[in-house]
Amino acid sequence: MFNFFRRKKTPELVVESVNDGANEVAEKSVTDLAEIAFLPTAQLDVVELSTPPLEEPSLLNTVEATETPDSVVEGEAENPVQVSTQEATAPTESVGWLVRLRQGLAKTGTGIKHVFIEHKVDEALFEQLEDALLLADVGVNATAQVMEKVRARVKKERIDDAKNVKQVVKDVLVEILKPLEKVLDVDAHLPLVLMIAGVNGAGKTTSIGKLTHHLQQSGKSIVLAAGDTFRAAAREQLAVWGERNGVTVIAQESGDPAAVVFDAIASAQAKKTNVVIADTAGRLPTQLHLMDELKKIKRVADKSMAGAPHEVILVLDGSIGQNALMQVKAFDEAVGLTGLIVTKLDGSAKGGVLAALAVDRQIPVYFIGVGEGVHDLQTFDAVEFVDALLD
Ligand SMILES: Nc1nc2c(ncn2[C@@H]2O[C@H](COP(=O)(O)OP(=O)(O)OP(=O)(O)O)[C@@H](O)[C@H]2O)c(=O)[nH]1
Repeated sequence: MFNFFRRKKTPELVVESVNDGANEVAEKSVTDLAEIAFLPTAQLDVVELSTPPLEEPSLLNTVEATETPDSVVEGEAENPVQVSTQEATAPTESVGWLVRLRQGLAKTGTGIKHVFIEHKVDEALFEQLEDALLLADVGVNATAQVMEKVRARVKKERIDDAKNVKQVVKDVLVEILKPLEKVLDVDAHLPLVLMIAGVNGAGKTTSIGKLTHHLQQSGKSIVLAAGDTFRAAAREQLAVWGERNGVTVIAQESGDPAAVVFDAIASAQAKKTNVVIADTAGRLPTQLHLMDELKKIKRVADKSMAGAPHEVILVLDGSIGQNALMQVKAFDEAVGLTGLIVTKLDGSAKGGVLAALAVDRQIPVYFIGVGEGVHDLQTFDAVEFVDALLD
């Protein structure tokens, strides 16, 4: 982070500090800011923003986290935040997301597609189809549902060509997946507060970066809350995405993610920012104290703005197969999920798990991740998905 300070020409700096619940905005000089930044135990940090971020004079916002109403469950960071862009991986540009999705899902769909090659319509075909669906991680319940519907339609329509059965399978999968389609209503609140959760490495931070870009494309202003206060690298990673997109990232060095989120919401309210996206540390549903922490972040967000967070989104690694069901259930029961982002579908042999999710627990899939680049986030479209899977 300090590298940010040094690199930028900041003729005017605004330092915001929120202390003991009271918001204060004070103007400070570059020297003042440097002093704050280099304090060995400086409490809060930074971050950076403004569009465009680099060349133009920018407002550098430092937000000091507020004491939150409840004590923090986990984690006291020992070192000051050092948000640096140097070690973080630069996101790559994306080309042809549909191609990536097709390539990724080809691994999932190959087995299913093979069922329809030179095969007459008989019990053997249905058995092979059932096996292929299970291997593609469609899951037992969803597979049973697909098979029942396919059998019924094939019988009713007297289909005797395997190629036409494939179309029936596609139709049935679309029917099952369709309820997962939902558009994120960004204008529902000002600001709209999104809390992002998930297990370690699911793709939360990367998805936040992509989502920020996506929302900016439709003219929305965004503030990011670096609620992963456990891993310094996570803050740095978020700062890279913030810098790349030219948006504010509010971070804190200590272990109070709820305070960071609280302040990010307060800042967004003051500035009429459209969207707050709160990153959170990765956690396993079995780590109950960390799940409690997530609940606390949610409670504190509501104290900052009644009704927030308006969306609680689980980022789900699409390559983990049936484990996804367990994750969705556990996070949903703990914090009440309103949506999913399913990542890594560009390289997964287990994309069928979306059908399993649709049957098990119909939580909308707002977006799918099809790569590591900034453009590799797409709204979920059932027809597109099934085409990519089976064509
Ligand atoms: N291929 C591919 N890789 C992805 C996608 N989304 C994220 N990744 C990669 O997955 C890895 C983990 O992503 P992160 O965003 O750091 O995951 P995280 O959930 O924030 O991780 P923690 O902070 O450790 O909990 C990184 O290497 C990302 O580039 C995707 O849609 N496709």
